[in-house]
Amino acid sequence: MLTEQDLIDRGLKATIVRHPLVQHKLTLMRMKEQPTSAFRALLREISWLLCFEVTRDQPLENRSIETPVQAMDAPMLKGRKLAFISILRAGNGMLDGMLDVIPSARVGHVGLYRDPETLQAVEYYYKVPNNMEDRLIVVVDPMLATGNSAISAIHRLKQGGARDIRFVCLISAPEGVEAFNKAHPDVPVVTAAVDEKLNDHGYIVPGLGDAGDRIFGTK
Ligand SMILES: O=P(O)(O)OC[C@H]1O[C@H](OP(=O)(O)OP(=O)(O)O)[C@H](O)[C@@H]1O
Ligand SMILES: O=c1cc[nH]c(=O)[nH]1
Ligand SMILES: [Mg+2]
Repeated sequence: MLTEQDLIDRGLKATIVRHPLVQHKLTLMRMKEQPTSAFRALLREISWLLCFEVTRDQPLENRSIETPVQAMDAPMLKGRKLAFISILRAGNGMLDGMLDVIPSARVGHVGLYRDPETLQAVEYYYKVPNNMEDRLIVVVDPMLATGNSAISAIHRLKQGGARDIRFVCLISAPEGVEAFNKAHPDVPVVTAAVDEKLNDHGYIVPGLGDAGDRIFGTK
C-alpha cells in the first residue's frame, strides 16, 4: 500500500483516511473468506467514517438554542444542499452508510459497467437530483481502478451543472488516481487505501476482488 508521501513523490493527489477503524475494517473486507453479509456490513460501517472525512470542511454557523439549563449559541451545519451520487452497482454499498450519517441528503445514480475487453465505462442509467450546481456533490464507488468509471461519471455530472464535487472510494490503484487527477484536477479524492497496481485485467492488486460481486453475492 502507498503512503501519502509515496503519492507526493509520484505527483498524485488523494487523501488517504488512515483512521485505525477504517484500516482494520478494510483488512477484514479484503479477506477472501469474508461472507457477503459481513462484507456488506463492513462497507456500510467504513462509509460512515469516510463520510466524516469528506464532509470535514463543511461550514458551521452558530444558532441560538435553549438547553434544559440555559440559552446558548451552538454550532449547526449551514443549510447547504448535498447530494450523494452512487456509481452503480457497487456504489450502493457505500451509499447506505453515507445515508446513515446524512439521512436528509438527496441521491442520484449513474449506472456504469466496465467493458471487460476495453475497460471503458459503458453507461446504462442516469438520474440525479435537480439544482446540481447549488449542491455539494459526493460521488461514491468502492473501487478506483483504471479510473474510467469515475472519470466518466463526473464528466456527466459536470455536464449537468455540478461544480463542487468530491469522489470517495475504498481502494484506489495509482494508475486510477493519476488518470482521475488529470481528468478532474478540481475534484478531491478521498480513499481508504492506494494499492500497488492494476493487473492485466484491470483489477486492483492486491485489492479485494470484484466489489459489486462481493456486495451482492453475484459471480
Ligand atoms: O476504475 P475502473 O477501471 O472504471 O473500475 C472501477 C469500476 O469497476 C467496478 O464496477 P463494475 O464495472 O464491476 O460494475 P458493478 O459495480 O456493476 O459490478 C467498480 O465498482 C467501479 O465502478
Ligand atoms: O479490482 C477491481 C477493479 C474494478 N472493479 C472492482 O470491483 N475491482
Ligand atoms: Mg463489478
